Amino acid sequence: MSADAAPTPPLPPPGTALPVRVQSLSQSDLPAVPPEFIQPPDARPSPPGATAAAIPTIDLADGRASLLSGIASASEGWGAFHVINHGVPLELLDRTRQLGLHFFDALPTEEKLKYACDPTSAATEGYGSRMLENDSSVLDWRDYFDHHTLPLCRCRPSNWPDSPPDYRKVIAEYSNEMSKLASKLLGLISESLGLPSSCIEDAVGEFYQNITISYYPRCPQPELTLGLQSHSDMGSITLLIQDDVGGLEVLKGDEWVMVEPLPGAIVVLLADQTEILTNGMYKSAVHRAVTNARRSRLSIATFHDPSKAKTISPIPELVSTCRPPRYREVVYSAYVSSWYTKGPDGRRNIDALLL
Ligand SMILES: O=C(O)CCC(=O)C(=O)O
Ligand SMILES: [Fe+2]
Repeated sequence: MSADAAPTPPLPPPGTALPVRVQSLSQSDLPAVPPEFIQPPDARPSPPGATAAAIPTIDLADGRASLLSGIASASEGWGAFHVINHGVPLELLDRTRQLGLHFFDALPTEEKLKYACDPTSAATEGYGSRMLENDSSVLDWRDYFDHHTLPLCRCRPSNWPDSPPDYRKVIAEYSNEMSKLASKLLGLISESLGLPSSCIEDAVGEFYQNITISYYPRCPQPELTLGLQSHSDMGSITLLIQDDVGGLEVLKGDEWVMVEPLPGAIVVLLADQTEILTNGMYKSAVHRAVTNARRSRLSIATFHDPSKAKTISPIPELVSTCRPPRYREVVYSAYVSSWYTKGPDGRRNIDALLL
């Protein structure tokens, strides 16, 4: 049994903001999930084994021509791919996962709640469970710890756990490696469109980077719930690692495809601002996380977003008379606030900008 076996707090009525966490519910061995977590029938996970499809794998050690054509076809067809030979030390990936697991599995609830994020405002740093301000949405079967890491002026390691003693140092190192890889990938993505390599990164500007460790406790009724509801990420590019449990799914056409864990690989998810910048040539990946009854699951998503003041619109080189602009220009802060107040609501947020 883990150290985190405190008595289960009751679930608060919708609309109140008590620091309940899904892990405490899971540990109370409920026979059924509380109604707040039950998805409507059309949003529930599909029965396992429905498809043999898999997201593409991009090998950064490949020759330039095949690398660029692989990135182009993965970004057009999926908006998601595994990347291997990425240059990030595998020990760093493992250590970061271990630290996440230590926080969720080894620290007592009272210790974790010292880092609770502010439940009354969206996207604050720390330990939380509820993603949206919109209390009427079905709850995700997930707890998380969000770190604000870049730019350095918003990075406050004193808000992060201080145990194990290397926690803050490892997160800082991980942030640095992810930011380097995100730049490299945005460069390759630009080149794969025939653009100068700095083109997308220049349009995104300085990265606003968040690292979110998600913990999906064992769930008594995985067929009725989602660990994380269907959504696409808001920023430019997300780099995600997971453990060996599996649960991330990407939407391909109208089919959910499981992203089977690939040891040492990093999952790349193109996000909404990249779809806008590429004028829809490359897709932002719609994805979700499913849960299971046997094992808890951990994933670490590193988001790279524009600054709130940045205006995003299709890159002029990708607009022509035969390819008119598909999206309205948007100030990133407006995009973010509409996401947090409305939520994905079963459709892509980006569709609101379609011309
Ligand atoms: O846990 C996962 O695999 C997905 C996480 C995710 O999509 C997110 O945090 O935005
Ligand atoms: Fe996501």
